[in-house]
Amino acid sequence: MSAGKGSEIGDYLTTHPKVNCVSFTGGDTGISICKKGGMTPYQMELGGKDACIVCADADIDLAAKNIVKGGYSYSGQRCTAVKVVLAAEEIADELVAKVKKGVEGLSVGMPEDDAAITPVISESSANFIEGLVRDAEAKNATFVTPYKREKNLIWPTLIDNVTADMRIAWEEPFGPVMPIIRVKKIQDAIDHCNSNNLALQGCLFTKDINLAIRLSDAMSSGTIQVNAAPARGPDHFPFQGFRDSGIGSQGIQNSLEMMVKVKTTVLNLDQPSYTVG
Ligand SMILES: NC(=O)C1=CN([C@@H]2O[C@H](COP(=O)(O)OP(=O)(O)OC[C@H]3O[C@@H](n4cnc5c(N)ncnc54)[C@H](OP(=O)(O)O)[C@@H]3O)[C@@H](O)[C@H]2O)C=CC1
Ligand SMILES: O=C(O)[C@H](O)COP(=O)(O)O
Repeated sequence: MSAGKGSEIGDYLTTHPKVNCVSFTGGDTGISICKKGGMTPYQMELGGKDACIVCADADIDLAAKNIVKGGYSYSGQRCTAVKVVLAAEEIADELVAKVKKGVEGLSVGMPEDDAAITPVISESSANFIEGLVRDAEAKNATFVTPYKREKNLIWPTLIDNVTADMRIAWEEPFGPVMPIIRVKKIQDAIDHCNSNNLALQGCLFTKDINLAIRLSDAMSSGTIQVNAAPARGPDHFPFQGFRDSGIGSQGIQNSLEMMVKVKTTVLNLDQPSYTVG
């Protein structure tokens, strides 16, 4: 065990010739670790812009409940948090109204007061989140709940009519701020999801099982939940991100396999042990 700040001892450890494998959980730091390293095997569990697609036939109450819980629990600071909602135009008004009601019911305060929304991890994180919010504001997004901040405490913010030119459509806030993009066609939602370099998890809401399977196949992300928010799941589930969201797969079996080097010895006897030919 070596203790110390990752930014100070990390490079030494991850490039050390005696280190046989590197398993890392975090954000873009993981990408720079891979770039600095050599032939060491990597398991990378990195950032996510986990998309939630809500189809026109979805159970809107269920979708809204999962967006609120999936997006705002731990103040949005989960790699698997819902980080962008792609809502079919036909149901968007109803969905936004229901999510708004849920968001307005979240208590805001300190962890010791058991508040649902608590300060984000650092001032720099709060500043980054504010940058995404101000960019959306400048580009005329609709603030369904107002943005409010006191030091690192950010009130749960719901932003509608987000468009592809806004940073928050693509970047991971890692805070209690949810963008909603309205889509004319479900294919637009798939295209948005698959155009992001982050592809950890995603979810979709529909009552049509055939559509669910088609869409989950089409969404290029490590895990897709149907009719529930994204989640890592129990430890025996495989857990992996595509593109910049990761390398390899975690989970009990997958992690063990990744950390074991396969070595083969072939015994060549002086006489064949069975008749050949
Ligand atoms: N896919 C997954 O399983 C998960 C991914 N995440 C993602 O993590 C991100 C949020 O976490 P955040 O802490 O900001 O991520 P960072 O990538 O900024 O930091 C993660 C860790 O890396 C350490 N670190 C910094 N430099 C190095 C280095 N050169 N070598 C090795 N380690 C280093 C840091 O240590 P120190 O601070 O001490 O310098 C920190 O503990 C989000 O993108 C989130 O989605 C979060 C949870 C799970
Ligand atoms: O802990 C983790 O690796 C991730 O944050 C995912 O966990 P969760 O989906 O159970 O929050």
